[in-house]
Amino acid sequence: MTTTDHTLAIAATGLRKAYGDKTVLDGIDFQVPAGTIFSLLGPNGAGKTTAVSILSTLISADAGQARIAGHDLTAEAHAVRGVIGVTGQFSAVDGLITGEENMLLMADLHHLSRREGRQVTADLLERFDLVEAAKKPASTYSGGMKRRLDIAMTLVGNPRIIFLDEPTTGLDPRSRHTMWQIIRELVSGGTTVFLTTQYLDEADELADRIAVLNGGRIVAQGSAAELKRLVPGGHVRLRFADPAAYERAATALREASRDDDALSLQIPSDGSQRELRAVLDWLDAAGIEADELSVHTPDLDDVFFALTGSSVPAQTTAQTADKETAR
Ligand SMILES: Nc1ncnc2c1ncn2[C@@H]1O[C@H](COP(=O)(O)OP(=O)(O)OP(=O)(O)O)[C@@H](O)[C@H]1O
Repeated sequence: MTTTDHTLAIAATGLRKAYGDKTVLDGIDFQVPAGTIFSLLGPNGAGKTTAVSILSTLISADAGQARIAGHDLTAEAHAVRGVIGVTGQFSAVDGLITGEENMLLMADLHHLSRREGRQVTADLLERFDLVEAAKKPASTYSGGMKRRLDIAMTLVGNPRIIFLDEPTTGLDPRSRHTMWQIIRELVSGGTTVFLTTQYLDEADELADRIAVLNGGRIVAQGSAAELKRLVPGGHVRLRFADPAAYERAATALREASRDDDALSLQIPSDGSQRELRAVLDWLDAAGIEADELSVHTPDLDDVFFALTGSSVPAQTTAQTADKETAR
C-alpha cells in the first residue's frame, strides 16, 4: 500500500476481543484512507458492532492497536472522541422531544453557543429534509426519518470520521436509497465513513474497500471488483432467435452449456475484454450472429457465499439488481 500514515483515517492491527471463552474478534487488521468509505461486511453476530464499539472507544480491545486520525485509540481516547461520530443500531434520538430539540441538545453537548447551535440545527434539518417535521415529537417519525435525524445529530459535532453501524437495517427501499445518497454526500465533503452492513448490495454500492468478517476474522478484503474476481461464476451468454443458428453455435462451441428452451448458450468467462473479444472473433469467423450477447460477472452474493459458507440474508438477494449487461 502506498498510502502514508497521515492519510489514513483508521489503521487497526491485531484487534482481538473475547467475551468469556467466546472469541468475537480474532485479530483483525485493516486500513481506511481518509475520505473513503470502508465497509465491514458480515452476517449477524460476526462481530461488526464489537469492532465499531472498540474503534469508537466505547469498549476496549483485549489486544491489538488502532489509530484514528493519527491518534492512538487507548492513549489518546479523548482526542479520538473529538474527531469521530457514531450512529449505532440503537438510536440516540429521544422520542419524547422534537427533532429540533434533539438537535439543540446535541449542540449543547458539543458546547456550541446558542446562536451557533440554532444555525447548525437549521442547516442540518434542511439538509436532511426534516424541516417540516422539526417541531413534531421524534416518536412520530418514520424509521427513515429517525435514521436521518440520528445522522444529523452525529454531524452537529462536525466529525471527520463517521461510524455507521448498519444504517439501513429495517428501512424500506426508498429510505435506503436516500441514506445511500446521504452517505455519498458526506464522503464527497471529505468525511471518512466506516460502515458496517450485512447487505452485499449496500457494500457494493458504496464502499471503496470491503472487508468480509466471518467467525471473528477478516476472510477477504478489497474493492467490490477485486472481491468478485475471487470467485468463479462469470460467463458470457449468447441468445439466438434462429434455432438453426443456435444449433450451429452449440455444436461448434463445445465448452458452452446449452439452454435449448431459451436458445441460449453460456460460456465461462472472466468478463475481461480479451475473453469477450475471443467470443466475438469466433462468432465472426463462423459467420454466426447471436441476437443478444450479455456478460454476467459474479456479484457479491457469490463472493459472500464462497467465503462465509453462509447463505445471504433474504432481503439482500431480493434487492440485488440483476447485474447482467446486455448489448
Ligand atoms: N457484552 C457482550 N457480552 C457477551 N457477548 C457479547 C457481548 N457483545 C456481543 N457479544 C457477542 O459477540 C458476538 C458478535 O456480536 P456483534 O454485535 O459484534 O455482531 P454483529 O456482527 O454486529 O451482529 P449483528 O449484525 O447481529 O448486529 C455475538 O455472538 C454476540 O452475542
